[in-house]
Amino acid sequence: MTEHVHADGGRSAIDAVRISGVDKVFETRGGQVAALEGIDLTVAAGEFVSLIGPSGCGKSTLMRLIADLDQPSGGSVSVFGKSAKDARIAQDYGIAFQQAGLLPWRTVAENIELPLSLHGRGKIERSDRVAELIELVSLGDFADRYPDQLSGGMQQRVAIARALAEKPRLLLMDEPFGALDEMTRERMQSELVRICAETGAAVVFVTHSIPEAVFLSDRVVVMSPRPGRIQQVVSMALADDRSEGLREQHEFFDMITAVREALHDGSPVAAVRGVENR
Ligand SMILES: Nc1ncnc2c1ncn2[C@@H]1O[C@H](COP(=O)(O)OP(=O)(O)OP(=O)(O)O)[C@@H](O)[C@H]1O
Repeated sequence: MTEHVHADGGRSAIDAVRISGVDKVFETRGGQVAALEGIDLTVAAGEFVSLIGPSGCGKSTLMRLIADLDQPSGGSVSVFGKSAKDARIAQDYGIAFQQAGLLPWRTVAENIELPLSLHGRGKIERSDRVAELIELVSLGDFADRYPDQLSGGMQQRVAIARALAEKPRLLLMDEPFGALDEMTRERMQSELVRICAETGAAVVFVTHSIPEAVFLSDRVVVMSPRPGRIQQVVSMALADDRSEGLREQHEFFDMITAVREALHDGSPVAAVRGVENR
């Protein structure tokens, strides 16, 4: 079992995610599609890592492999030292993916409550936690509504609250804020920073937004066009305190430039398809 030594006095913890030599080839009617090639990536406990890269470079595929929703063609994936399958069965992480994936016959409150019920939490604990989470995602007036009565962005907020319900040690988030308006998006980013600081959760986060990746991450993993490979890993030389003021500071813009240049393999050129500069 691999251990990661932390800066905090040498305390070690099991890595949240370990991806070694992972390839993924899809068999399609038109032949083979090489989606990922030779991916090596370790996410330490408590670390926030974003994946960014052009459309189709395999970001979602990599997330699906970590979540055991698909299997690699080669290499291995482990989550907290377990196989991806065992970690899924043990529900070691919370998931918030692009499609909110809510159960249409359950209300907002009942959707958020689901992981708590599955883990056998008591009734009072469940209702307290659901109330807290609904407040967190500002859906207080919508607790008894059904998903089809909500906007896409509101559905996404329900999915995020559900992912956070059990205060997981790991969150897998695939463009969770993509459907939100800019103000809500920035507020949710700050909430996520706060939640991670409070719970010590590790996060693997897919985004198309460079500033979002920079604001949230300890490291940004820049992927190359298909077949997806890791082109560069950029460590965010920023203060741990990710308060709103950071968005105005020159270090923030320096990091945005560093990630943008990594996407262009060192040359400061125009936009990459599928990556936003905002
Ligand atoms: N089930 C599948 N069958 C065949 N090909 C697939 C399958 N899933 C993904 N692919 C292909 O694998 C490649 C990577 O897809 P993936 O969705 O992981 O990219 P992505 O980086 O998340 O893209 P985007 O940024 O547009 O969401 C693409 O070429 C896609 O067409």
